[in-house]
Amino acid sequence: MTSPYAKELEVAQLAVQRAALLTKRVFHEKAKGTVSKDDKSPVTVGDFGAQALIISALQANFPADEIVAEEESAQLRADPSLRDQIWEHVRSTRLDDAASEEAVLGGAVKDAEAMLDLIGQGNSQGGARGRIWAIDPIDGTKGFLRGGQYAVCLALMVDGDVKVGVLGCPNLPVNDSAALTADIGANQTDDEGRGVIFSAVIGQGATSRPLGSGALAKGQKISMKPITDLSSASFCESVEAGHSNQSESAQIAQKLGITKPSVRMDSQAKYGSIARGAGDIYLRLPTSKTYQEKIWDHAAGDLIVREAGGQVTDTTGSRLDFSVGRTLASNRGVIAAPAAIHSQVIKVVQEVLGQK
Ligand SMILES: Nc1ncnc2c1ncn2[C@@H]1O[C@H](COP(=O)(O)O)[C@@H](O)[C@H]1OP(=O)(O)O
Ligand SMILES: [Mg+2]
Ligand SMILES: [Mg+2]
Ligand SMILES: [Mg+2]
Repeated sequence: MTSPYAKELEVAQLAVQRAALLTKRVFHEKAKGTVSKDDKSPVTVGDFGAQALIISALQANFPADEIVAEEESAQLRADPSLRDQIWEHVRSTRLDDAASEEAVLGGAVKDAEAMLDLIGQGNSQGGARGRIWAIDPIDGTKGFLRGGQYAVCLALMVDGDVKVGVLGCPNLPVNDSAALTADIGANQTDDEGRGVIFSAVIGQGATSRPLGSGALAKGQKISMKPITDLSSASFCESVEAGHSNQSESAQIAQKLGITKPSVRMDSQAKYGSIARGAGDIYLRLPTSKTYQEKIWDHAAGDLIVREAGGQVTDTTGSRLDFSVGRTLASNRGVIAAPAAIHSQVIKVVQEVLGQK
């Protein structure tokens, strides 16, 4: 008997691998076709192109499933030159493994118009019922533009619960035991020895494997590092001070007895890094009373960390609730840590946030 979600996992991994090939090409281009969205955040040819390729693969395999994706197609319909730049990448990005390209991912997108339609298919409102995929085609677009970390993220939720999660991290070291250092978030590239896919299926553990461009390598099990002594622990957080409160995180770390400075890196690469024991704790502390975290920014990472032996909650200690729409409207911030110390971390988080 094949294991549950085997087909979903295979499609998700290959779809993420192919989308990452596209983002890697754009990463090395000087002009990345960057435009500003209504909320002032950046989006590039890479984000749109990766979203089109992933949705194409999902629709070829699971036509009845809903999709919640970050990007919209409206802006592109009004900008033919940007559309053509994206189409050039979507048209020409193929897996090296031609058999998987056709038989698993369903082959090429027909034309630029079909590509725009695909990008627009990620408009589900989410919710607690049925099969819903969450896509962040480039998470950490600011890191992507700066030359830091970024991730191609895909997760399947069934009735509001994350069942499959895949993160493609082109700029992280392949080696799971490469410890997190402060420079990991800066000046990174996808040279030799870099690029990893993290995956998890509910109840089946978490794995990592080289991202590569050929047939998928066999995965190896990953697990969080057991911590006995918090003074030797490390924690990671966003590079962007506007995404996570970095002075509160420093106070929390100090109270926990953590002596190392935080490792700042963009994207869900943080979840993958602690899941494989390269770091220990991920703190994401709200910077505004109104910002609601998006489900595509957390779904894959949440499952990968939990399947690796971690616990993921918000700052109040509640599990992340992916069943309430496109955002995590019932949660505030994110705290991810090995299960054995998670409650100790939450206690200190509440002491520090409670002082405000
Ligand atoms: N005020 C905010 N608080 C937390 N996260 C934010 C905020 N504004 C944007 N983000 C999101 O944080 C994610 C990146 O996280 P990190 O800093 O850890 O790499 C992006 O998906 C970004 O969304 P967006 O795509 O709208 O820019
Ligand atoms: Mg994101
Ligand atoms: Mg994004
Ligand atoms: Mg974005």
